[in-house]
Order: sequence, then structure tokens, then C-alpha cells
Amino acid sequence: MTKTKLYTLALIRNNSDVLLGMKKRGFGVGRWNGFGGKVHSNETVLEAAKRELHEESGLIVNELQEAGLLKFEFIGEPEIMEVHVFTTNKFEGTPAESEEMRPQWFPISEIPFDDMWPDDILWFPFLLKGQKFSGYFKFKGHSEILDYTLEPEC
Ligand SMILES: CCc1c(NC)nc(N)nc1N1CCCCC1
Repeated sequence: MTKTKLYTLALIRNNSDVLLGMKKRGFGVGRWNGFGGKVHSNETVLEAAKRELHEESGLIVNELQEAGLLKFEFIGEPEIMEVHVFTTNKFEGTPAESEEMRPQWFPISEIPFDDMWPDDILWFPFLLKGQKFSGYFKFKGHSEILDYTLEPEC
């Protein structure tokens, strides 16, 4: 029986910019991504999303909008990663570098997909249009998508 593990991912918008962080260590090191991580057993997914965003970027958010749901299988690994994706353009504070992440604002037209997880270029258009999405990606290693499904969810 495959085990599912819950994660969060928050993408912060500011007019035509999106905030990404360069992962400085650990899983996904060297790639730009939104802010997120594991959901602890004593918190909701939403609480985890706010906590991870603050830990990794210094930003405080009161509300996050559900943007989508992504599930990831990595060949040879028993765990399915279930990533709850959030977005908002309402935040307090200025992005600050953490031990995990170096934040940087990117114009929507200059999102560095070549230096992000390979699934991102596929679901970002839904996020940017405010269209909720649901996807499943089967990875071989950390850079090859063997197959995937991705659809808008109302
Ligand atoms: C590894 C799963 C993943 C992924 N695809 C593979 N793509 C993006 N953008 N983020 C991911 N997470 C976000 C939550 C924290 C772990 C990394």
C-alpha cells in the first residue's frame, strides 16, 4: 500500500511579479521554487503552508488561496508526495533570505523554468490564470517526467 505524504507550496504574487526562492540545501537544491515543505502531524495543511512560507521567506500571510493539487511518484520510492499549492497577493513584510531559500521577485515573463522542477512549466499557466488545477506526475530521478496527467479543476 503506497503511503502519501503531505506537502505545501506557496506562490506569492505582486502585480506582474512572482516570488520564487533558490533552494540552498536539501531536496530540490539548486532549483527555484515556491515556498513550502512538509505538513506536521499537529497542523492543518493551511497552517503548514503559512508556517513554511514564513520560515523560508520571512513573509507573513493571513490568507492563502487554494490554487491546485499535485501528486508526485518517483520510480523506486514508496511514498507519493501530495503537494497542496496555494497563492496570494496579500502579504506582510519583505522577503528575506533564510537558511533554506534565497528569495527573488521574477516578472511573470521571465520565470526561470529551466532552473525549476520540470513539472512547473506545465502547471504554472493554470496558476497564473487563477484556474485551479490537479496533476499527477511520474518521475524517473529528479529531472525526467515519464508520464503525467494535468487538468483544470473547478
Ligand atoms: C518534489 C515535488 C515538487 C515538484 N515536482 C517534483 N515541483 C515543485 N514545484 N515543487 C515540489 N515540491 C514542493 C513542496 C516541497 C517539496 C518540493
